Formats: sequence, C-alpha cells, structure tokens
Amino acid sequence: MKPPAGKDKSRITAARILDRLESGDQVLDAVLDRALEEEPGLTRKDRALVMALVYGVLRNRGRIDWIISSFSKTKLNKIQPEILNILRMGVFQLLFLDRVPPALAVDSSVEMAKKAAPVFVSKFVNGLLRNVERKGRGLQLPDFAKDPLKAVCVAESYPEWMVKRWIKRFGAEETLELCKAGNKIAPLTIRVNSLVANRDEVAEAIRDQVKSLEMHDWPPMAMSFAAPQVPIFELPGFTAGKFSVQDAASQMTALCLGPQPGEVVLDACAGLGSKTSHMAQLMDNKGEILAADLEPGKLKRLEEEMARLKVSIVKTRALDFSRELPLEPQSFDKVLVDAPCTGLGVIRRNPDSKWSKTLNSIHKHAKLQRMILSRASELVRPGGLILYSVCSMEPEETDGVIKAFLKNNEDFTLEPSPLPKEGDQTMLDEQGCMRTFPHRQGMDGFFAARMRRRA
Ligand SMILES: C[S@@+](CC[C@H](N)C(=O)[O-])C[C@H]1O[C@@H](n2cnc3c(N)ncnc32)[C@H](O)[C@@H]1O
Repeated sequence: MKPPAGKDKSRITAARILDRLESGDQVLDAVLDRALEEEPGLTRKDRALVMALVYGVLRNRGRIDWIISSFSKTKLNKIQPEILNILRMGVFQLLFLDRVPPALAVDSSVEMAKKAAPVFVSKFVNGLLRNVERKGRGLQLPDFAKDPLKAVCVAESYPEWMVKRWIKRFGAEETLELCKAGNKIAPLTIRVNSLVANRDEVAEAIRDQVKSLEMHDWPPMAMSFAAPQVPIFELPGFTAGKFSVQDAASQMTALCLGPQPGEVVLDACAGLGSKTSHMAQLMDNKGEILAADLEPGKLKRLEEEMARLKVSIVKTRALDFSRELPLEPQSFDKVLVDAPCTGLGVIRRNPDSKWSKTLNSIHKHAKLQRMILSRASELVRPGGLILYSVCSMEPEETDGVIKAFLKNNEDFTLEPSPLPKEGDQTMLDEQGCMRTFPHRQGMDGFFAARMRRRA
C-alpha cells in the first residue's frame, strides 16, 4: 500500500521531531513549533497525526523499545537512531493506534527507512514490523508481583533510574499509580482573567465548543475541558484576554504567595508570564510587578501576553539570578521564584522529559535553584515574603533547596501557604508547603514553599 502524500509528510515530520529530541538539549514544545513552522502545507488533520505519533511514541517508548528488542537480533543501541525512531513509530501505529491500517503502518515505515539507510536496513524494518504485526500483541509483559521495577518500566514506559528512586520513596504500588497518571492526557485547564471577565460568562461562551466542561472548586478561577472543536486561541473570549491556559496546580502558586493590590512584586523567573498575569489579577492591576527572566525573547512574548490580558502594571527586565543583581536590596514586598527545574511533575504534558532527564539533571537543577533562590531573597524587604516553586516532586529540587536556604538565611522562616485546609487539605504538607501529584489530585506535580523575612 502506497502511503498518501499528506500522511507521509506527517510521518516524516513526526520522525524529524523525534530525531531532534534525541540530543536531549531541546524541549518538546520548541521542537514541535519549529518543525510545524517548517511544514506550512500540513492540514489540521495532518498536524493531528504528527501530534498523535510524537506524543504516542514518547509516552510509550519504554514498552515499544521492549517490543522491538523482543523481535530484533540487533541490540537497540546498535540501531541507527533515525531507523530506531522509524521503528518506534511503526510499532506505535501497529499496536497502539487503531485508526491506521497495519499495511500502511509497515509500508510507510519501510519507505522512510529506504530514504535513510541502505536496502538491507529497510528489509530489516519490513521484517521486524511484520513480526510485530503478527506476534506483538501476544507478548507477555513482565510480572508486577515478581519484578515490580521491570514491570513498571516496561508496562508504563519509564526509565529504570526514575522508577527505582520512586519505588524507594513511594513503594511499588503507588509508583505504578504515579507512572500511570503521568501517561494520561492532561485535561485542558484555563484560568479566567477576573480583570475583564467572570467564570460563568466564559463558561457560557465556550460551552458548545468543548466537551466535559468542569468548574473547579479550587483554584477559584479554574475550569477544565476536553476536545475543543477549534484551537484554544480561536475559542470565544481568547483574543479579548478573558482567559489563559494554565494547569490547576500552577494556578495555586500565585495564590500561595498572595500578592495584594498596591504591592511591589518581583517575578524572578517569569518565563512567558502565566504566573505574572495571575499575580496582576490578584492585585486588581494595582501596584507594580517586575517580571524578569534570563531570556529576553521570553520577556517579549510576556509583554504581548500582558497586552492581551489587559494587564498594565508589569515592567520587564532581562536578569540572571545566578549572578549579582543590579537591583536595590530589600526593595520588594513579595518575590516569586518559579525556578527552572527538571519538570518531572509535568510528564503528562511533556513526555520527552522521561527520556531527556537523568539523575544528573536533578542535581544540576538543584544547584541552580539554590543560587537563584539565594540571590532573589536579597530583594525581599523586612517582613516581606518569598515563594519558591517548581513543577517537580523530586526531594533535591524541593525540600533540599528549602532546607539549605533556611539553614543559610536565619532571618527567613517557613510559613503555611494560604490554601484552603478543608477538603483540599492533601495539597498542603504538615509544614504548610504545597505539594501536588498527578496521581493524588489529578493535577500537575508541583511544590511551593512560602518564606517570610523577619520584620
Ligand atoms: C519554570 S520556568 C518559569 C515559568 C513561568 N514562571 C510561568 O509561569 O510561565 C523557569 C524560567 O526561569 C528562567 N531562568 C533560567 N535560569 C535563569 C536565571 N539564571 N535567571 C533568571 N531566570 C532564569 C527560564 O528562562 C524559564 O523561563
């Protein structure tokens, strides 16, 4: 079966994205955006196939590789990386994607292999995928009762080092739940911009264009939905700035800091500004926010986003918080440090992190986080607050950073974040730090600690 041209382009684009991710130094969103920009001819349907293939392979890569190993005499690390990604996409289409006819899954993979390698390699691809088609579903997965580590790694597709440390911390049963939750497609959650709209009004405007619309009890401006009929930026109210896309756990961060109207606030690692605009909203667009980030390009996009959301109290400045800062010490009422991290709490959105992060990434991030928190804290006025947050659940990036900071900065003390205690009590630990987990609350995995400088 000869693959139709449009679909072939989708597969070639998906393979290119997977190949580019191999280097480990680029994140999925950026690689996706660039690859899709390079192929303006792809229709919405073609793009949907690209997404399905890329996310599908990344979510299921451990299991797919185990299947390939079961049918290949050649070790995986001896297979040319481009060919391995073609095989992964082929196996994914054969065993995980019902809508692709098996002949198309095999033939399109063989055609791609022919362009990337000598004929004997495309024959290997053909033979292996035909075997997977015939016998792949009959493979017996490793037994959880006998070898939980291997069973979780294969069945849920996670690297061994990650599962090992989670089993040590959470036990095998809970690790299985955590890994399963990380493979689920995350709901689309938005935050209504109270500066220009209320939640009921936004819900009514989008109700007939989305499925399973659900209002959250907490955080109060959040609602989630599935399967929007149009891209988010085409939903009614988006252009007018009535809402932003932001996970519920991420919406909790600004609430933990609780900036008030009229205050002077610093967002030290502002990125594209999802928490900056939330803080402006909580401040009723009164006061001042300095949004800083290492990357000036992000701040330009942040400024555009503030304009869309009708936020006028934000100034931006490119700053490196791992170095001495050109700012007046103790000049801010509140400081948010939403630090760069491994992102292991948001695997369901960025499944590439499973394969790009290592134990070393955790240690490298923890070192940078300590430096950034320490520099940013110099800017907090007496009696003022600093909130440290990361979208990771790893002890080195959470408790480790806070413990070291409090030890070296005796004029700061940890205090409970002002999240509701009843009902949602599980979001706060015994010290009042916010901790969310995908398998416990159905939210991204986040950590936030609120610390006050003595007056
Ligand atoms: C977790 S992201 C922030 C996300 C952002 N707060 C939001 O809600 O959209 C961390 C940010 O820290 C920035 N960053 C990394 N190293 C930094 C440094 N040394 N100084 C300042 N910002 C840094 C990154 O560019 C990135 O945008």
